[in-house]
Amino acid sequence: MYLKHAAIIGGTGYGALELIRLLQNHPEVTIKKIISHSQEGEYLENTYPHLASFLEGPMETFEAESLVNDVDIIFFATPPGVSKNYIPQLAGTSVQCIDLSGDLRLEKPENYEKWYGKTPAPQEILDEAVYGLSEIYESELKKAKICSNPGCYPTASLLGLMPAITHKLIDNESIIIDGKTGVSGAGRTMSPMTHFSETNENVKPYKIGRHQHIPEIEQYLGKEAGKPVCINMTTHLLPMTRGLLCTMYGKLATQLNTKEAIEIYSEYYEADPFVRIRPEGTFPSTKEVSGSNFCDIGLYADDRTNQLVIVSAIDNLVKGASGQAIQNMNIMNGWQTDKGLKQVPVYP
Ligand SMILES: NC(=O)C1=CN([C@@H]2O[C@H](COP(=O)(O)OP(=O)(O)OC[C@H]3O[C@@H](n4cnc5c(N)ncnc54)[C@H](OP(=O)(O)O)[C@@H]3O)[C@@H](O)[C@H]2O)C=CC1
Ligand SMILES: CC(=O)N[C@@H](CCC(=O)OP(=O)(O)O)C(=O)O
Repeated sequence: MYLKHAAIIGGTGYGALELIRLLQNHPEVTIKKIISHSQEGEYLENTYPHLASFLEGPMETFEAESLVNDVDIIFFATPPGVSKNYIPQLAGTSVQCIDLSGDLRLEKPENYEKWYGKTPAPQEILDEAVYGLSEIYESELKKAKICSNPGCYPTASLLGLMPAITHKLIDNESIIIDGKTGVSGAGRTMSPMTHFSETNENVKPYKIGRHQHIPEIEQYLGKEAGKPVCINMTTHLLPMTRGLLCTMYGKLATQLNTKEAIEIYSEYYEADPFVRIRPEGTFPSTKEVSGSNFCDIGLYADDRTNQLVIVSAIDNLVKGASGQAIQNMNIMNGWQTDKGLKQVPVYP
């Protein structure tokens, strides 16, 4: 059987590591090239001994022509500001590109400039890229050649809020997102923010009012609502390696109890194997999705405060990044959405 060939750019980063781990179980794809801008010519197992025996050959440097000749799919697991320069070099070829960074997520170039502080990607690439929130944009993704994989907070938040927006359950002007994540969300590069002694036994708010995921969430909620949506989002760093949890609040716009909310959400995600709606009275935690591609959602309609409370949990590196990237690859290639992704969460 012909296996599709994949390349991963950003070889020594956490997103790449997770792609390598997950693709070992994929029956249709083999990893042909790992590209590293800092360790070209080195074997990945020298940095990550746990990968010894899983990969052949050393890491290489990015070269568009040889990638086009040798691979079918390229995953960009690079920091913002990189893929927007590389993807245009692959234009007009048959290679599928899946970008894990924020370079192609914002439709308006001025928004990227404002929130990322960088020059935006060429307009034609922005126009061609399809947003890879797999459950919501599956039909568009089936035809996509460039996929812009969502951010981790947007994945948890949008999956949690979309049914409420679609069914007009909450007032769009009242949305508050309280987000929490572990340190692997910041990538492998060391920084004072993720330093052990400053993270351990500590909970820290960060990027209040200036998080780059705010415009991404607003863009897609606005599309669904048919008018601009403005959210309040706070993000917190927790002393854990993996996991992301958003607790979201919206003022109820209709008479609704918890049981009814759960019914609406369960029906909305009926065909989606990775979104699990919790039964009444139970709420997800990060450990219950760790290492898996699940997004678990719990709901509570508070008749005392007239608020809908939505709790959404993912593994930031899996459903929040590499797992969803593979799910998007499956959709783009006409494979079953959960192919190679049926990992049971690692618990405890
Ligand atoms: N970590 C997470 O939970 C999530 C991450 N993302 C996004 O996915 C992308 C990858 O994240 P993550 O793997 O965590 O980040 P890391 O910082 O761990 O890895 C990124 C890798 O990209 C490569 N790189 C760095 N600078 C450059 C450059 N100038 N040119 C080319 N390559 C470069 C490096 O690998 P090498 O030197 O080997 O090339 C680096 O290790 C980022 O855009 C991130 O924002 C999205 C959702 C969740
Ligand atoms: C802890 C931490 O710093 N998390 C990162 C996660 C964002 C991310 O992974 O990047 P993208 O914008 O490409 O999605 C943050 O909050 O910015």
